[in-house]
Amino acid sequence: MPKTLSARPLAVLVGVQLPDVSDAEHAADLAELARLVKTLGYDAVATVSQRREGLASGTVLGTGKLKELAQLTGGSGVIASGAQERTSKARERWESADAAHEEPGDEEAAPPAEDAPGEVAQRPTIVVVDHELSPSQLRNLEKATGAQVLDRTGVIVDIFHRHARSHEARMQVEIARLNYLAPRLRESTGGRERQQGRGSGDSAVELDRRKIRDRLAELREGLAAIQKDQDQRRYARRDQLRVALVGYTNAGKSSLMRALTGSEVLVADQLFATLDTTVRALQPESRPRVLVSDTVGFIQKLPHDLVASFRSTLDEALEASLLLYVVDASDPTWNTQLEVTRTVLREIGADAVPSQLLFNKVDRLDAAAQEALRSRHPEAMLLSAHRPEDVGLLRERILSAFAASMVDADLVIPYASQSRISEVYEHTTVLSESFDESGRKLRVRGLPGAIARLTQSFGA
Ligand SMILES: Nc1nc2c(ncn2[C@@H]2O[C@H](COP(=O)(O)OP(=O)(O)OP(=O)(O)O)[C@@H](O)[C@H]2O)c(=O)[nH]1
Ligand SMILES: [Mg+2]
Repeated sequence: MPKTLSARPLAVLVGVQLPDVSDAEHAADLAELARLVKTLGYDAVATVSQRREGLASGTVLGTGKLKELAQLTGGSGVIASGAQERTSKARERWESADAAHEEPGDEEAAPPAEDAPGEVAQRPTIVVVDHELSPSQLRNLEKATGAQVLDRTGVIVDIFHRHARSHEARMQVEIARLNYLAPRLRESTGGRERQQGRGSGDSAVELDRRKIRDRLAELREGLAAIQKDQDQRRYARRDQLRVALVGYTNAGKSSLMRALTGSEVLVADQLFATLDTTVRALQPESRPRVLVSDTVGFIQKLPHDLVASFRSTLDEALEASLLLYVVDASDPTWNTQLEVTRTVLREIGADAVPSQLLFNKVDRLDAAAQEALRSRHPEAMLLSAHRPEDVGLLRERILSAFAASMVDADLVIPYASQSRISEVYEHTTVLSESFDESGRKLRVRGLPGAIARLTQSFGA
């Protein structure tokens, strides 16, 4: 990490507004990038934004904007190797029209560099681009700005890397990270890591790539072993009542998990605080018992590798009999966030699971805003994870959703099997009981699968 004077390194955000992206969407994307960067421990002090028709150019930004960016970071503004981007007359006109469009106030933060007397100015040392960059774009931008350049995917991968706690999550993140780094390593032979004197030439790159391949194979093997273990645990839970909290990152899933189950899962005002799935019983415990899962949050433009490596987390959602879609109703972009959640769940085939929409954080909304939500989404529940009475209502809603899918049945527990009677109580509600010579006769209510398994297990 680059050395800076303040405890928190400074970063410049870079965004390109494509023709199909509205001003509001573009602003929201950049605001989200600022939060991601903050979660990573940097302060975003300036934004350089440009309207362009595409992201294909060698430096992402046009020549003028690149100079502007380089002024902020103290770089040359040009790609030294002479691979400077050619600019057509038409594009120049488009770019200057763009500059006029953005003024005033396009750059939110102070221009950095007018040195106060007696002070050393602190320049941003990191440039964060809100799009996935090709390895050569990354290299070109580093040359022109003299700063470290990260793209959106790199930021998310780094956050995951820092927040992963369990053995499994750490392995998943390392796989995603190596997959992200490998192609960049391949194409950046002339880049940063080579210049820093770690040897040179293709043989070194080859060696690094082989090491990465070996490590990836090792990780996949380790992960497969853990997942086999988990599959068994999941199998044991197969006919229990399961609900999963799903939704955009920071929506309040873990807060609801805590409130519903009395567990101590991590709650934090950060993006991607949770990377591990936690499963706990609903409290006060119901009969049959209901298991609640907290899951990793979603985000726009979630890198595909990351989605794939968190597959097992998402499988948790697939197996639930009820999905609670948690939405931060106090976020102006909640609509887009809900759309992202729906899209990811559709992609993994979880859109067929019955669901309940939850508008969380309504304690931050005034009465009018709450009324507007209610009339627009009569099927949704409005609540605050911080209000116990709301959480109590949610618990009831969960229990009544399950009640609808339960059936009544008779079970006979032979006297020889009395010691296992607790299994029945765990998986069903016992409505009545009587005794005769064959054993204890129970009238129970539960999920069809659970009743079938109990019937078989007690040999009725
Ligand atoms: N005002 C208010 N704040 C809330 C509410 N629910 C959660 N929060 C806050 O929102 C922030 C995020 O909450 P979390 O429960 O960690 O969110 P999450 O969905 O688990 O987020 P990730 O794990 O990062 O995906 C925390 O600062 C919470 O205290 C609520 O109902 N009202
Ligand atoms: Mg969480």
